[in-house]
Amino acid sequence: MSGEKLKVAIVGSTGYGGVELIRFLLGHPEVEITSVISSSSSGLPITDGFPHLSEIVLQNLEAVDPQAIAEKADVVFTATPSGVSGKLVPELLAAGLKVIDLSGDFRIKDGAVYETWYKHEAPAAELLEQAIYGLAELNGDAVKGSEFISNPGCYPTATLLGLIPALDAGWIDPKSIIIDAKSGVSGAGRGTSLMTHYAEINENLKVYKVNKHQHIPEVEQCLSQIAGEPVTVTFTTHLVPMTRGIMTTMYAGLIGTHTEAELVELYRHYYEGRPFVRVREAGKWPATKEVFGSNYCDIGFAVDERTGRLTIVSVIDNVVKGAAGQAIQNLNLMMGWDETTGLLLSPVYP
Ligand SMILES: NC(=O)C1=CN([C@@H]2O[C@H](COP(=O)(O)OP(=O)(O)OC[C@H]3O[C@@H](n4cnc5c(N)ncnc54)[C@H](OP(=O)(O)O)[C@@H]3O)[C@@H](O)[C@H]2O)C=CC1
Ligand SMILES: CC(=O)N[C@@H](CCC(=O)OP(=O)(O)O)C(=O)O
Repeated sequence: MSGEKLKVAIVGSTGYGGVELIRFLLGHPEVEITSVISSSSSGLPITDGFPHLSEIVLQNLEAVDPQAIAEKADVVFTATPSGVSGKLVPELLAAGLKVIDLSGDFRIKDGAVYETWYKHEAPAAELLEQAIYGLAELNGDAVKGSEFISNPGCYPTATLLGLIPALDAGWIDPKSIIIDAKSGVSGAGRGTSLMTHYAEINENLKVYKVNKHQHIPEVEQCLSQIAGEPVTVTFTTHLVPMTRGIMTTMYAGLIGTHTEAELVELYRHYYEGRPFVRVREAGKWPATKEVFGSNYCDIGFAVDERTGRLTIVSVIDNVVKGAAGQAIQNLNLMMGWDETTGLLLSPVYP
């Protein structure tokens, strides 16, 4: 590979987020993957766990050693669990690396709020302050030229992209927001558990973490900034027997009278120049399969004149726009490249 390419490393490359980073970065024209890193399998070929990468990724997994990573790479993605990232990222930053972290550890600006929901000790306040919340469509300008990105959560990405334009315009009542969210099982990572065991989730639909989900404060933090007042939401998550995909169905009371055509215009205007958000025509609903394997977020809505409520539906692929794809979108913005570089894959269909 050319020596002019940006050198990147991936910690957590044996997880679903990490291996999806590898898939997209292999096709990225400006990037070279210098290290794939694992805390449990260093020295082994990555193809032991992921035979689909045979003859494609030739490197062996390397140990987690911030200095050694910094000697080979300029940027590191940490696709590591919450609690792990919080301890590792400060060492990677101290070693001089730019960091894009996929975990929830640096998204919540108030450490006490983080500790309430995540049940871990919060990272140092100055690091929480330094981390740029990388919802690219909202904070793209702040991401440009930054050195440390906290990539948004999967559910918050779908939720926030669906709600922000209407909230920002003052067209919905911030006190009325209800979010009904559903995810495929890859959202829970590669580790096995009874929750995602085939016999437990196949032909089943489960509700979980009701009023306790760790993404609630992330959604509320961002919506509060947009609304200019504290916003609380009802946010309920469900596990669906599919591999990838998130659908969030959101309900809010409309302020004033707005037609579906006006909403389409509002959303298309808000996301003008943001290539990964696709707003459906009035009356057309997106489905998870229509974004599968891609970095798109598709949004549709309907106005219920009878109840005065707006229904918004937003879909993403949790592993792409909800994790690895958005992380690469942030890398592109960070480096001053076109934000679509390496990401313009069509969804896999059917
Ligand atoms: N899956 C998804 O849809 C999304 C995931 N995320 C977030 O991205 C992160 C990764 O998620 P995902 O890939 O699904 O999770 P996985 O459980 O699939 O992978 C986690 C990875 O972290 C590595 N790891 C575990 N402990 C350590 C440690 N102490 N030091 C270094 N590496 C460690 C594991 O590999 P090894 O044991 O080999 O080191 C593994 O590769 C998480 O924070 C998750 O919340 C965010 C949005 C969506
Ligand atoms: C289906 C499923 O289990 N999804 C996970 C998403 C976890 C995640 O992405 O965690 P952080 O963003 O907080 O790091 C969950 O609901 O907890």
